[in-house]
Amino acid sequence: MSLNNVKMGQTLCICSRGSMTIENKKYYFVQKLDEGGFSYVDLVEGAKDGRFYALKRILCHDREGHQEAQTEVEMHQLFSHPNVLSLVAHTFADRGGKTEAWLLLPYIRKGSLWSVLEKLRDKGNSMPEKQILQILRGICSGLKAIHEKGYAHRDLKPTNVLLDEDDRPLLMDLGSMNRARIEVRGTREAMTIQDWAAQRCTISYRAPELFNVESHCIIDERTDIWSLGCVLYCMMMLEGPYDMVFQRGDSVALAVQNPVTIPQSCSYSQGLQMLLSSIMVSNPQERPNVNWVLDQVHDLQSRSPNTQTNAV
Ligand SMILES: Nc1ncnc2c1ncn2[C@@H]1O[C@H](COP(=O)(O)OP(=O)(O)OP(=O)(O)O)[C@@H](O)[C@H]1O
Repeated sequence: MSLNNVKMGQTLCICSRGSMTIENKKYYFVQKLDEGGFSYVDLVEGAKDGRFYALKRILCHDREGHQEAQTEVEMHQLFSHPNVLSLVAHTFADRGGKTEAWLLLPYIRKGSLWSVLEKLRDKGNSMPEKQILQILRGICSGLKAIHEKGYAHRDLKPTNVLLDEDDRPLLMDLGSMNRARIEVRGTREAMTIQDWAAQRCTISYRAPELFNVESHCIIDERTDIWSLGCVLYCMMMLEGPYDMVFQRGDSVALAVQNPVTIPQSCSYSQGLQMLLSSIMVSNPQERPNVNWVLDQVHDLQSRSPNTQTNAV
């Protein structure tokens, strides 16, 4: 078995087929978990503690890719919050001349919110309102922590929310995060942001203001509130509001300019439907912030006291 020793700053990373060392601790490869747009995710086991972890390996093609992965690491390190996925350890490994950023994360067995919704859809079931409110509240708490530090997630979607066994949501994939307030001064800057959003913010969850960025404007954390609305819609209807628009090849940029349509058949309470409509407001200036949404969720939960649970 060939050993590949790489010294990266303070971290000695020893990689062999089937095992790896990150920050002086050894882990065994168990199986592949998933493949993201920018990364591979494997299930690994700690040699000493016997715990399972998810190892996210991000291929860094160039200096810029390396910097982006470094930023993702730093974003994780900024937060210690029950609704933001923590980073256990990390290293930059040399894999045959190419650098990979390795992010060791707690393994969340139940998987993403999307996988839970897919299962419900396949069985012809829906998500109870009580559960929707609980998950929504947790997502809002995570977003609040991010926004209060002056950042925005920018790629909130059901595949980027993990759910633990108690339905506690954990926001993950912090690779698109950046400063919440972006002042756009001129056409060139507007185009740069628009191009960046096209690459980093998933189209069917992307806020209207990121499709056609105005030459002089302020983009802020309320792009996440739009995506939050799309996530809420997805929990209610088991598909994102613009998933079909995108799949049909129609313009999502155009569709997001119109008020979201809630199907007549929707059986959730008027309160929840009104909350959805007041979150998904095309004009960012008229869109609420996360504190307002949290208040509304608390309100809806307190109207039916059984909806309160401890896991947020
Ligand atoms: N900690 C974890 N526990 C369990 N599964 C995980 C974990 N982290 C990631 N995954 C799985 O791996 C998938 C990809 O992870 P992630 O979104 O971080 O990668 P990505 O390359 O940034 O993806 P994309 O940009 O396509 O959203 C997730 O959708 C999830 O299914």
